[in-house]
This record gives sequence, structure tokens and C-alpha cells, in this order.
Amino acid sequence: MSVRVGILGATGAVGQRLIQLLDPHPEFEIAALTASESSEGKAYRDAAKWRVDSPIPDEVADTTVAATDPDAVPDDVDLLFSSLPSSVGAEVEPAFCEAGYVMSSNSSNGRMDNDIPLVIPEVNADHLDLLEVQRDERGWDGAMVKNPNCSTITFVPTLAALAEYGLERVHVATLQAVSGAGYDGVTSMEIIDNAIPYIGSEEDKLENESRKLLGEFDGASLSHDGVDVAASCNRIPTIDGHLENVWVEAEDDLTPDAAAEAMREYPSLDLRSSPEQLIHVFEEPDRPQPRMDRTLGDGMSIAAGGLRESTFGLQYNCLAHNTIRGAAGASVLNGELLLEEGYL
Ligand SMILES: NC(=O)C1=CN([C@@H]2O[C@H](COP(=O)(O)OP(=O)(O)OC[C@H]3O[C@@H](n4cnc5c(N)ncnc54)[C@H](OP(=O)(O)O)[C@@H]3O)[C@@H](O)[C@H]2O)C=CC1
Ligand SMILES: N[C@@H](CC(=O)OP(=O)(O)O)C(=O)O
Repeated sequence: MSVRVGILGATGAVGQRLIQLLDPHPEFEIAALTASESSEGKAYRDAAKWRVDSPIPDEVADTTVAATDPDAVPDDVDLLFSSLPSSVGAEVEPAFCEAGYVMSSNSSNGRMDNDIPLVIPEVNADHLDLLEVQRDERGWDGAMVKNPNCSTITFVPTLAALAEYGLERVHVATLQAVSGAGYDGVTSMEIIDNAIPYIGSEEDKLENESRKLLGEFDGASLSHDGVDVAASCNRIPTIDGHLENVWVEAEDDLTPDAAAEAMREYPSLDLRSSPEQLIHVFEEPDRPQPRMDRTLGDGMSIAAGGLRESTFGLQYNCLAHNTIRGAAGASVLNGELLLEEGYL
């Protein structure tokens, strides 16, 4: 039996990726699509400026876009994926959970709240049980799990693989694709022949979300990891795929060979959208590269390479597809985890 799902913010960049991933999904069936007032009541084909690299599924194209309001979504929808702007998410997501909907959200509002699990299933699936605390505290019949920011998702699995060496300090510099800013985010005049060394709030997200993801849940509360993380974020003119340069200082001796082995052996999961190999480590010094490596594992793998010793400890590069592993795919994976753990 398939789970009936709805997508909030279905016409946007991440919403379209969600449709692309969910339409062929064997466990999930798309049953509702919502967007802003300007799209409400229109057929999806007329409301969305479709831009992903496969055609709009016929059934989706004919679906009427509903208002982003709990009363406009059928009661028999079991799971909602949210890809709303965070200001809108902050306003409407709690109302859906109060009305009984279980939600896997990609929007940044609430990610750092103590009772909202921020989850990358391969890293901290056990944090999902924070939903029991959430339901107690908020009195919700529904529930809300969040996936992290796309740049955070790119480097945290590599840190999780190295955690046994005792992480002390991490520096990370990002080279982020334009799709991360949404379709209307960066104009061509701003980004062609250019790089922009500022992405609003992004550095704080990498620094804080990473410590929450690597933290420990004791069944009642979550403590954040003590590692110090410093981030510098840059926008570059690639379409998809965030590349990151990382320096890690650890308590124990951490050689490039040991780090490569730990990353290669870091386990994936059996969830439907989990890649077979979570972290793919390249030997070639000039990999990973966005255009060549962002679709590894159907866009759900992390690629790493360039592992070497530096003045500031271990140095390497990592890469992930920002709208798949970093956004829509991350939400779908959390939906699959909710299903496996009996929340649906
Ligand atoms: N792009 C990326 O790589 C990533 C994005 N995110 C996050 O995901 C979310 C969505 O991003 P993205 O898809 O790029 O954004 P877009 O701007 O492309 O899409 C926004 C969506 O939200 C809808 N929307 C806007 N305002 C309202 C409103 N007032 N009420 C109801 N619906 C509304 C839009 O509908 P309409 O078409 O009708 O205006 C559209 O469906 C954001 O929170 C973003 O920060 C996270 C990680 C990565
Ligand atoms: N800010 C990210 C994408 C994003 O929207 O992140 P968040 O989900 O934290 O709002 C980028 O520009 O690449």
C-alpha cells in the first residue's frame, strides 16, 4: 500500500525536484500540491515554470494547485513534504502539524529548535525519536522533522566518518551553485564571470547545524557536539553541486589514508533512496568536480577527494548535489525514515 503525500511549495525549485523524485517512488503517491495565492486554483502545468531535466508527469501536470492551508489539503494525506520559503514555513508548518499532518521539511525555520529533529538518516537517525518529546511539548498529533541546509549536508557525513578520531576544530570554505539561491535568487549579470563571497546566514547554518547533527540524544534531550566549526561561503557560476574545502584538526593522529578508509567504510542505509556507497573517495587530485560528480549515486552520494596533510590538520574537498542530496532527496530520505520507524 502506498503512502499518500503532499508537497507544500510544489512549484518552486525544490518542489519540482520533489515531484521528479516522488512521481516514480514505489512507496509514495503524490496526492496534493500547494503553492502561493498566485498559483492557487491553476493546473500545475500553468502554475509552475517547469525547469528540471525530465518532463512534468502527466498526472501532476493536470493537478489543481491548492492553497497552502491545512483546510485545503485532504485529510487522507499521510505525509507532507515542505519546500516553502522559511518565512512562510515558520507561519504555516506548525498549523499543519497541529492539524495532525506528519511533515518532512526542507525549510530552514525551526531547524535549531530543541524539540525538532534535524536529521541526515545515515548520520543521526536516532534523533528522530525526539518526535516523542516534540509531541509531548507541543501537543501535536502530527510531527515535524527537518533536513539540514544543503551545504551542511555536503560536509557533515564526512565529519561523521572521522568522528572516532575526536574532532576538535573544522574549517570549511564553500563554492556553491546558483540553484541553491532558487530560480530568482541570483541574476546572470551578478554571477557570470564572477564569484560572490557572501550568502546571507549560510555560515551560521554550517557552524550550528553541524554541531546539532553530530550531537547526542539521550532519549529526553539533545546535546550539541563540542567541535568548533568556522565556515566561509561563496557563490560561484555552477548550476548544481556544492563543492567544499575542509580542514579538520583531530585529537588523535588522522592520516589521509586512515581518513579515506574511514570515509569509504562509513555505512549507507537500506532506505529506498539511500545510495549504495554514501561517500565516494577519489584518488585523482583534481576530483570531485561539480559537473562530473554531482550525480553519483543518483545525486544522493557525497564525493570526497584531495585528502592530504596540511598545516591545519587533514585537508580534503567534498561535493554533493545541492537540490537532490542537499534538499529534495534529503526530505524524501527523511520521509522514508519516518515510514520505516512507524511514524506513518
Ligand atoms: N534551492 C536549493 O538548493 C535549496 C533550497 N532550500 C530551501 O527550500 C525552500 C524552497 O526553496 P526554493 O524551491 O529554491 O524556492 P522557490 O522560490 O523556487 O519556491 C518557493 C515555493 O514556495 C511557494 N510560496 C512562496 N510564497 C508562498 C506563500 N506565501 N504561501 C504559500 N506558498 C508560497 C512558491 O509558490 P509560487 O510558485 O506560487 O510562488 C513556490 O512553490 C526555501 O526555504 C529554501 O531556503 C534548501 C536547500 C537547498
Ligand atoms: N542557502 C543555500 C540554499 C538554501 O536555501 O539553504 P536553506 O535550506 O538553509 O535555506 C544556498 O544558497 O545554496
